[in-house]
Amino acid sequence: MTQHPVVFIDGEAGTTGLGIRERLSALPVTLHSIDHARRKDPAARKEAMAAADVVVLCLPDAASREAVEMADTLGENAPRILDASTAFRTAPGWVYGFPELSAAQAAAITGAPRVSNPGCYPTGAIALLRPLIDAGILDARYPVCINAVSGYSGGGRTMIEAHERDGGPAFELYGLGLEHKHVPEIHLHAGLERRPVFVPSVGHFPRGMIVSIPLHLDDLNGGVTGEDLHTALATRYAGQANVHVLPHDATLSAEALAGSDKMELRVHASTHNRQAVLTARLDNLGKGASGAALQNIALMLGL
Ligand SMILES: NC(=O)C1=CN([C@@H]2O[C@H](COP(=O)(O)OP(=O)(O)OC[C@H]3O[C@@H](n4cnc5c(N)ncnc54)[C@H](OP(=O)(O)O)[C@@H]3O)[C@@H](O)[C@H]2O)C=CC1
Ligand SMILES: CC(=O)N[C@@H](CCC(=O)OP(=O)(O)O)C(=O)O
Repeated sequence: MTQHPVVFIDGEAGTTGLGIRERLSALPVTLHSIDHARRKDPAARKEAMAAADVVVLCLPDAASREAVEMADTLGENAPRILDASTAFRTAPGWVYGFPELSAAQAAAITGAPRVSNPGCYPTGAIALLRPLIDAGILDARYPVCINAVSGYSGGGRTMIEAHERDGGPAFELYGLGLEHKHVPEIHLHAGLERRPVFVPSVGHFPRGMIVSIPLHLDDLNGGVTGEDLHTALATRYAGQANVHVLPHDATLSAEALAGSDKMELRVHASTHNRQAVLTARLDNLGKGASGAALQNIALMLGL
């Protein structure tokens, strides 16, 4: 009988963990689970790590850091790790798990012992910005502002319960201290030299996300048009199964991709006013979390 590679999800009962667990049935892997009552028991988790080829961490940041320390104590038997938290997304020695980031990224993920799964907002922002910076259209010093709205599942179990039990606010800006945990990740992996301004918000709908970035075309390099922006994105993502560059739309609903692992990118431009808005639409739990994790697990295991 063929032995399938073994995957252990630490935090399997959480929002992201459950999403990965559901999707794993699409891959030829064996899921190693621990009894729910022992899910926070260090001995049970260490034993499960030792038995796994890939451990997926779906934990809060501090618990992720502890889990990596625990895996390190296994020495030569330490499993490969995919971390879904924010803890290692800009850390040296970790490969950023966004396979569409550049031509070399999927191969880097395939060979990496430690991979960080991207954040939901950074997935949209980096997908829009990085190809334009790489192509020399957008200067890395451009003063980038990023607006975004997420479904409430982005806040994990606590926010889901607050919205489903108490009704939650219809729409709320947050992160107004301008210290959101995703900013360093966007700053680094988009290739920006200036720290971007990031204004996230959450709406009273379960899942879905739009990230939007306004641009003044006259401040870009060399008389750029909306069509040039579209072409640069379409060229970068040609042939990608999960990232699609589509024509502009007059309106965009944040929930349209709920339940999908795809992401849609658009350029909305006014030639007359020399302005553009770049948009990325995704499911925060799909391409923004568990869908991306599935892509990374498949790459890490060569499936
Ligand atoms: N929700 C989202 O849209 C996204 C989330 N992420 C990231 O994924 C990670 C998990 O988030 P999410 O799934 O939303 O959070 P949840 O709160 O839904 O789930 C976290 C899980 O981790 C468990 N847990 C907490 N501490 C420990 C510990 N010390 N040992 C073992 N298990 C523990 C929790 O158990 P219990 O509930 O019993 O305490 C829970 O099952 C976070 O780092 C988050 O930033 C990434 C992308 C998007
Ligand atoms: C609506 C909401 O609260 N969203 C979360 C982001 C989702 C998340 O936890 O992000 P990563 O794990 O991808 O970093 C937040 O802003 O903190």
